Amino acid sequence: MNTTASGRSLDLLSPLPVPQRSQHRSLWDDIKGIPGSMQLVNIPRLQNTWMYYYVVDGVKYLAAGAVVDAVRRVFVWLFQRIKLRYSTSAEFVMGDPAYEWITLFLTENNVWQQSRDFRVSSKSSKLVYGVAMSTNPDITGSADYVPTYESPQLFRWRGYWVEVQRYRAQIQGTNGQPQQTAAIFLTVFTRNITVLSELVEAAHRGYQDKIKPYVTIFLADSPSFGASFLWNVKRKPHRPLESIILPEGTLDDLIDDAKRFFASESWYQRAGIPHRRGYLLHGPPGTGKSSTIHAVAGILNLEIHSFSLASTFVDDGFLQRATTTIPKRSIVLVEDIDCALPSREDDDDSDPGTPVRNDRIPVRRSGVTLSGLLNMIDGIGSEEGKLFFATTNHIDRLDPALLRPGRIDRKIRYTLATGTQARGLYERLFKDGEAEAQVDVVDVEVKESGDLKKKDDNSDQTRGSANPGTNGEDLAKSDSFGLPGTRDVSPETEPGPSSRVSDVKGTPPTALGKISDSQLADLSQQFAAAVRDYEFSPAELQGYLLSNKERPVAAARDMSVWVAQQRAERQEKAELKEERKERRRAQRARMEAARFAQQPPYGMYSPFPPPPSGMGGPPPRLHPPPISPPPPVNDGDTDVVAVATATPPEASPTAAPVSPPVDPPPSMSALGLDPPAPLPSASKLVNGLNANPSHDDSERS
Ligand SMILES: Nc1ncnc2c1ncn2[C@@H]1O[C@H](COP(=O)(O)OP(=O)(O)OP(=O)(O)O)[C@@H](O)[C@H]1O
Repeated sequence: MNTTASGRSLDLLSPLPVPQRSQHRSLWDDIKGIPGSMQLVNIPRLQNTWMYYYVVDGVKYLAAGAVVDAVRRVFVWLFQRIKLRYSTSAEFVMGDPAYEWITLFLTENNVWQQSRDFRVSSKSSKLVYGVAMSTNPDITGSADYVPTYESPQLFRWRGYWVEVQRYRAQIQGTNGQPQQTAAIFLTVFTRNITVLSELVEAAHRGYQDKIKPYVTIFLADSPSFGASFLWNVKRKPHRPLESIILPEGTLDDLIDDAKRFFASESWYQRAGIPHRRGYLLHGPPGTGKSSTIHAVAGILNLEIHSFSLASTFVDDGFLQRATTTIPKRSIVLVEDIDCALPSREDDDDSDPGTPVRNDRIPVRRSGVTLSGLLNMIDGIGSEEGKLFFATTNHIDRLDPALLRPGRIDRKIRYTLATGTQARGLYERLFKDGEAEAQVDVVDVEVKESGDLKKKDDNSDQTRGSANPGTNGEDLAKSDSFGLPGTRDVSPETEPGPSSRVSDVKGTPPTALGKISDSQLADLSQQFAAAVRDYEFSPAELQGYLLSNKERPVAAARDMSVWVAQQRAERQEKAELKEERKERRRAQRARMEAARFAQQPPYGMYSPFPPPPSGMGGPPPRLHPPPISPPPPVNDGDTDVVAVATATPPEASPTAAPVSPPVDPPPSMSALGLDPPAPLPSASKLVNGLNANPSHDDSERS
């Protein structure tokens, strides 16, 4: 028997009735009042308290949890060991070509059917491996449904279990912006490690079969991060070779050359020469350079990895990282390679005699340097059977170092269209086409239509006059399809800067049906005769033909009108350009004069140090004091070169008077001074000093 502090006795041995909640407080009060009461409390005495049950249950749960957790850990540990031992796994990082193979492989193997999570994007030229969610094309026609595999999926492949899971991550790009990236993890449950490589090879083969009708283009058009590289993948249908109209043999030569290159890999190895080949396609815009590269890629089944050096984030490091990720047997394409070099655009308008201004720093349009570009071409990443293609509109801007053999092995020149090319373009577009059933009204405005002479509806005469010096073929079959009275070209009826060239009067519907080969030949000849050689780019001719794609007869017939219109527009542009050049020249002259006036007077740039104080001051100023240069000419021409000088103050009664225009500096004799003796050249000075022993070192310094 024990006694509590309150004097109540505690019978620790006799069982207590199970206490009610209200009783609990008094019991606890009893216990806590005794110093060291926890030791005094007999555990059996608490057996019947409700706290006892809680404590016991808690301990039981704790123990059970610990056991379960231990078992789980053991299981995971075992599973990891087994997995490591009996499985092989691989990671495919987004942006790498292998990621595309595996994504397509998963789609083709219907792995997505087990997963229910998709990423939906509107259909575009971007390469995605969406799945057909419905057989109704109206439902899936406008969007791509790409399975995301966010949760692990198991599937069987050739009798092996394979687990797939995709992880997403956000990383910091080189430009500081967060970027989304992802990786797919594949685990094949087998000890045979060759199964994984077989799976990857099967994925690659499947990918190649699938994309055969397409050319895959990897574009480096977004900032990269770390050692990895993000390519934006697109695809384009193959460009048929015959759709590119170039001088005979150009394309065949190029393709033969590339094929021979791929066939001679061992020769390159034996000779110790890096296995790569460089081509430069140069010429005016719209002459077929990019189209050629796409056609070559399609024929040789190659992927294109393309850079645009004009992007601000592209620098030397970016190029290096990118080239190392390009797989073997691909095309490395650098479009507009002259962007990497300083632009001489500012000097384009200069007269040949215009002195080059020292302050005109060349404008670099890209973060890539010439040496960075050369390193990229020569680097390891560019070897291993890669075709290096570069295009430019300005071959004259390229450094000879870039063009040397080994970097650029072949240069192919593209020109504006010849008559033969114009015919080829016409025939390509209208072959097997239908001639229009009715000739439409020609309604074309020609400005400054001096090119055109008044003609009746004899269109071959019109052509002859509109295009003096054209291919010169007599095309008496202008209306070879029996279209009477379709032309009434009368530019002189409305003289002036803008005249309506022609109106068609009475256009009887004539059903012509399919164009025969001979008709096509006649029409194409008529079309080509309207243009001079090297006057328009194929892209321009194609643009005209496309706007008439349902009217082949009218397209051939009205070509001379279009040509006249283009010439008038060009003339107008040339005149505007000439005016602008004149303004620039005048402004430049004014700036030079202002600069000259600001220069220190003659004699200030003496090779000798100024004399010590007290031994005479600087020579007297012979020029008027420097004045503010004239403000830039604000003639609304945005191209005007900015003048980096202070703007003269507004004319106001309080403002300082504006300096008068600067005259050339007066000659010395005009000022009544003896002209100074010419300064000795530096070499003469040095020789003189050496020859004169009386000069000691301190003098020389
Ligand atoms: N020789 C050609 N034969 C057929 N089509 C051509 C030819 N040249 C240009 N085209 C057409 O003109 C368009 C532009 O061609 P492309 O992009 O290949 O020209 P480019 O020389 O690469 O121009 P840029 O220098 O501006 O990049 C394309 O649609 C192409 O079909």
